[in-house]
Amino acid sequence: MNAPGTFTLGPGDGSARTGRLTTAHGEIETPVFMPVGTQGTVKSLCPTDLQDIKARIILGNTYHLYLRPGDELVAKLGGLHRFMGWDGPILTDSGGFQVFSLSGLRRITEEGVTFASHIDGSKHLFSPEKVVSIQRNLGSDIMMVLDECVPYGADRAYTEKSLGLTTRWARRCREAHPAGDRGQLMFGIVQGGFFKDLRAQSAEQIIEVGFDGYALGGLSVGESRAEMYDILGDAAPLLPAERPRYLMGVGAPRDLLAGMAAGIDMFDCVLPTRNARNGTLFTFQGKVNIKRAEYREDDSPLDPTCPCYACRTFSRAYLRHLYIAKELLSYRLNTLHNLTFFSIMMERARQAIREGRFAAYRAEMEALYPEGE
Ligand SMILES: Nc1nc2cc3nc(NCCc4ccc(CCO)cc4)[nH]c3cc2c(=O)[nH]1
Ligand SMILES: [Zn+2]
Repeated sequence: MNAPGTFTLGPGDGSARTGRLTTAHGEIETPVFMPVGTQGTVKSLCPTDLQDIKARIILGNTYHLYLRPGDELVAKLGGLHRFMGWDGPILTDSGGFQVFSLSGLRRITEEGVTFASHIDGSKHLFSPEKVVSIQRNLGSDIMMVLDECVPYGADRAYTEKSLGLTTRWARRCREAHPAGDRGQLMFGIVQGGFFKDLRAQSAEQIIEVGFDGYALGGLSVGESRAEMYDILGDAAPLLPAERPRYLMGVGAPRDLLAGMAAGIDMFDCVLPTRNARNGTLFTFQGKVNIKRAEYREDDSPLDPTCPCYACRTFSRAYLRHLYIAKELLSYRLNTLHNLTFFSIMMERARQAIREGRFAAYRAEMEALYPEGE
């Protein structure tokens, strides 16, 4: 097997491309969607379920696992793969975004970001060195650097100042983890808000530090689709073509398609798993809100074209019953289905790119999922 970090490009179609990324826990076909497993579990699923639905790589969160159960404990028990029983690739986000979206009392200094735990209010400091140490303890296959996800609407002065700090933090993360040490990869994160020249400046600085892959941060933070696509189209091509490109926190089906068209290789979003738990299901005939009364006596499968256990075994009436009755099985069946949908959508996208028909595939999927998530 190739060394971790090896990224081999396959056939492309316009700016869309296919590839294969080698990690210490296996190879990943790209473009890929990463299910979110924030606290060391993709909510309601067992690792065997993830294997069954052909999930290849999952996402964990430094912020959450540091606060609970603690990265030192996870390290003592053999690392996150052994702790959660998942032997496939794991990418961990660095905590920057979670600190800003979850914790109270945040202060940013050159040293790092101090915050109060959303669990018990205790005070903590995330420095670049600290978040690297946590991710090394967890044993992540892909570690993300500590960055500041600039809030939507930040002005140019703030955005420019912040990207400078993000670059200095990226450099300190790089220095804290020798390239490829213990097979653990590290991705840099480009910021710059919604200013194209600042995006270019951030990209140039992060690339100069040098990483195994590059992420676009600071998007999917409340902006309109048009704003995200405008920055995406401009910034994605600035990232090295020979390394994986990761669009953080994205997204809905039409956003994944737009990201692939712009040359993005990796995606993560809580949408399929969170929507599963509120009964919003993605099918190849469009979206289904399973709680609707119209499904009360519907004996047909959720999606007759879907190979997942929920669609093979149960009716929409039963899935609706479970949801209305707030039965725990509702979470598991709906999550199995939504992640199967995202997995199949990405597999078909890879095939369409290989066969030079990505534009047609994108149009077909967009017709199913018009504007809005
Ligand atoms: N380190 C780092 N991590 C990030 C994670 C992100 N995640 C997002 N967006 C997720 C937004 C999001 C939140 C919830 C839902 C479900 C709605 O039902 C969908 C999208 N943007 C993000 C930006 C960054 C970033 O700059 N840096
Ligand atoms: Zn299904």
